[in-house]
Amino acid sequence: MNCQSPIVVALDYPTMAQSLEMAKRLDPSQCRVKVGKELFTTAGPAILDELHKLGFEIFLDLKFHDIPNTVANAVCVAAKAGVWMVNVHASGGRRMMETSANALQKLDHKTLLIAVTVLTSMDQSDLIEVGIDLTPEQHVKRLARLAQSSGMDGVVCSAQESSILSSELGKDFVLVTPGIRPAGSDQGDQKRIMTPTQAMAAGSHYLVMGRPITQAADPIAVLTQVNRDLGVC
Ligand SMILES: O=c1ccn([C@@H]2O[C@H](COP(=O)(O)O)[C@@H](O)[C@H]2O)c(=O)[nH]1
Repeated sequence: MNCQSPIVVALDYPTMAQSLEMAKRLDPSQCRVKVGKELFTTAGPAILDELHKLGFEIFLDLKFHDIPNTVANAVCVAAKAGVWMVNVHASGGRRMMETSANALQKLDHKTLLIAVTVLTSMDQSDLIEVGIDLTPEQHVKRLARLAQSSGMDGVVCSAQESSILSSELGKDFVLVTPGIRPAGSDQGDQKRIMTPTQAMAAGSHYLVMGRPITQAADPIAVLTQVNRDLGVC
């Protein structure tokens, strides 16, 4: 299913049953879905088959971060499972990203490989605590340049950095932005946020939305409204 919407719904649930209950209410022509650490840890690779059977394109958000050989092999397993997108941590370095990109190229699968820059839950004080004396924007730019020159298709960043990355790295470099909060919704643990409309205007390609949809009284109404506001679907 080729979805016109930029929305990727984060299926962050503690059981396969709960995630499938939500997935069955969603329409694969109106959003993609994301399988992250919580769901994958409880459900395993079987969840990918179930979501594929429902017609969804899947972002497998496991943020691999390990030695080059281990990450490259994990990325290839994900690609062979048919996921639409998979990610690694850019801070794993050039060799880790290049080895993964090269391994993926040898496969027939057209999986997008992207790198996480600075988690959207982090602000400058969090960076200082882990020894990085840069603003989030400076560190995101540094990691995104490294990711691009290491063969990544794009990065995960906050929408607050989309505009600068889009002009510096080009419009084809895929920008996937979590930390999306419709006006008035709870920020939760996210620090660098933007509304869906602001994020698209800033140059984001895909908007990851979890709790504002999944914890809403009427998740489908929220998704439908966001798609309407964005002029898609
Ligand atoms: O920098 C990052 C990278 C990944 N995420 C993931 O996106 C969703 C966001 O969920 P919300 O409920 O909309 O906050 C979640 O699965 C994270 O693991 C991120 O938030 N930031």
